[in-house]
Order: sequence, then structure tokens, then C-alpha cells
Amino acid sequence: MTMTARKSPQTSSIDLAAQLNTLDWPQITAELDAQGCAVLKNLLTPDHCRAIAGLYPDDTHFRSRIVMGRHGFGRGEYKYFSYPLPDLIAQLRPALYGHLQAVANRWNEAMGIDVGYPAAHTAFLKRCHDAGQTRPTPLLLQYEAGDYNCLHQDLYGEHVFPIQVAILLSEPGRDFTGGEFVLTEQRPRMQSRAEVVPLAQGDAVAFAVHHRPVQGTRGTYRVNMRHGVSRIRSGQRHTLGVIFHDAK
Ligand SMILES: O=C(O)CCC(=O)C(=O)O
Ligand SMILES: [Fe+2]
Repeated sequence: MTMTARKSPQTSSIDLAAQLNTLDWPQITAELDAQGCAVLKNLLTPDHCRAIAGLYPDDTHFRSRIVMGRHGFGRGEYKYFSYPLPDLIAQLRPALYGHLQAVANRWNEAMGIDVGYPAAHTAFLKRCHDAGQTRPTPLLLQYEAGDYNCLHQDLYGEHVFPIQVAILLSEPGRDFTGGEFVLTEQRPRMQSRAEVVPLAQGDAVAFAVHHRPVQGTRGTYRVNMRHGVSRIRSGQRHTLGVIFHDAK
């Protein structure tokens, strides 16, 4: 399996890395710690968003297509990219990982999970691949009016990076209505809490995949997170999902 990047859609790695560096990472980290999610404003330009969403019909980019209704996942569909990933996604994935890896290590320490994450995404992917998790997980989702994504967790094997990123490629109010990104947090022996994350086109949300630590009065406890999308009321909505572990 080759990991060389494909050349479309075109983007400069310097631009993307520079764009990531302009984000307020101390603020993003603080929000991840406090809420289990954080918005990364204007991660992609509208041109990048259109270019990525425009890949959906071209099956040469993908390893599989999932019709959500067939699996009880909701309504709508998505496709997993194949390796080599399109250039922009191949750059985005390790760059985001680099900014999130310290948070992931801190979370695991706080939860007493004896797993650390190496500084480089390639090193973490090698761990996944050595354990048989070799299939790429970045995905493109497509929803039409009436579609929705049930609350779920993107776990694909033993190796899990505890934070993932979803990027809204469509413009709310213009391309679609409804279709809000939703997170729920299940607390031990308590009722669940929901959070709706407002996103504009090109914004990303970083959020907990499965568990995250919460600081309580009597120490740290673990909460169980799920994410999904409320019903699309009209139009079409595309999302790019960036998951850092690969799949079995
Ligand atoms: O469409 C969305 O906003 C959610 C996508 C999703 O479930 C994911 O990226 O894992
Ligand atoms: Fe998901």
C-alpha cells in the first residue's frame, strides 16, 4: 500500500500548515478539555470545500460506499477514501494530528489509559497497520433532505486516537437547512447532555471519539461521547470526516 498523495484537489502544503498555525490552539485545547469539542474556524476555503465535495461521484477516489439506511446508521450515504488520499486530505490528516496529539496524550493519562501517541502521525499509523488496521478511514458524507446520521462512535479496532475532526463542506442556509452536528455526553449515573455545534462552510469541529476525561470534585471521571447529525430539512450537505486511526 502506497501512502503517496494524489494531486487533486490542488493545494499547497505551506498554505494549509500556515492556516492551521493561525488557529488559536490554546483556546481550542481549552475547549476540548472543557466541552469535549472545539470549532476550528475557516479551516478550508470555499474553493477547497467545493473541490473535495466534488470528488463524491468519482469512485476512483474511494474504497467503499455505505448506504446508511441499510445498516441502521440513519439515512444518507458516505464513502471511505482509498490510499493514496487526495493531496489536501493527505496533508490535513497528519497536520491536524500534530496539533491534537498532546491533548490525546493528556486525556489518556487523565483516564488512566496506558497508551501514548507518538509525535508523528506516520508512527501512529504504523502501529495501526501492524495490528491489521490498514484500511483508510477519511470519509466523505453526502446527505439530502430527510437524511440524518444516528449517534455513533467511529471505532474501527483496538487502536483508537481519541479525537477526530469533521469539516462542513456545504454552506448552511444556502446549500441546506437543518442538518446540525450534534454531540451527546453520557455521564456515569447521570442523565446525558447534548451539544449542537454551529458550523459555517469550511469550519471544522474537533471532538472526542469515544471517552474523554472530566474533572469532578472527587477526581477525574470518564464520559462516553457520541456524535451524529440532525435531519437535513432541505438541500444537500457534504462533510469531510478525518479519523486518525485506520480500520480493520
Ligand atoms: O456529517 C457530519 O457532520 C458527521 C460526520 C461523521 O459522523 C464523521 O465525520 O465521523
Ligand atoms: Fe462519525
